[in-house]
Amino acid sequence: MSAALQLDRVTALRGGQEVLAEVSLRVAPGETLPVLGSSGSGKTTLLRVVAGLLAPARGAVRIGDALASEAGRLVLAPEERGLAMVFQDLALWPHLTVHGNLSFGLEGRKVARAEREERVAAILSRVGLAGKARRHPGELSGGERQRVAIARALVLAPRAVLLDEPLSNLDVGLKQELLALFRELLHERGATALYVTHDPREAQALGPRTAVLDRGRIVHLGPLEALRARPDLPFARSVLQALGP
Ligand SMILES: Nc1ncnc2c1ncn2[C@@H]1O[C@H](COP(=O)(O)OP(=O)(O)OP(=O)(O)O)[C@@H](O)[C@H]1O
Repeated sequence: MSAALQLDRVTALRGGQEVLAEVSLRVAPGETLPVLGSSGSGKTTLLRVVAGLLAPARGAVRIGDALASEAGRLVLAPEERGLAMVFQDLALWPHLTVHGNLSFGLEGRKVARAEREERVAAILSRVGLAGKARRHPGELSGGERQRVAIARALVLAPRAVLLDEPLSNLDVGLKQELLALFRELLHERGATALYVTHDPREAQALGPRTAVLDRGRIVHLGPLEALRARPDLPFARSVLQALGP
């Protein structure tokens, strides 16, 4: 089966430095692939390359069967990629209601009003916010805003969702609850996702295999548990410590 997202030997530069080096990944349709890495390892850069906000210096990005980026060039502009993003700061539109935040992207895609209303109502009810459609983001709790952010991404039925540490600002209890909700939602909707995190436990909870990024290179692609056999690898120590016995 062809991959939903594919990176072939992608190298990317920031400020003249190589911050992604020869990154190759395939994400299957419906798979959530966690990308784990410490600060500065290149996680956000990887998402920017997939989103089409940055062209790779070398290599290629494919979305489904389409070539999206190649060396030095965006073949598809960001808005032509059919992707949705969830950011750490959520980037909700403060002047729009919850309903407005969700329907805005559907209007842009010329989805008819009746279908728009149906899709927005269905996902709001699924994330437990049916009663809060007329509120503005400033009138919601942090956890409710997170729910709006994932709902806004998924209501578009995107080709893939790119999530950039969406839960890193939350306390532990809320993080667990929302992580379970995100995982279920992505699964139910058959969404393909790249999920960036610096938390090994979060990565482990999201999918059976994780891509570990270290100084711009993929140094492991598989279950994190497999690292128990390689405690000698420098990056493995901190991962194993976080996972516990
Ligand atoms: N606009 C920029 N100009 C110059 N260097 C940059 C720029 N953006 C990122 N970098 C550098 O590229 C490297 C990778 O950054 P990136 O944001 O992808 O890392 P990250 O893994 O997402 O980190 P964090 O977890 O801290 O967000 C870092 O060394 C960073 O300093």
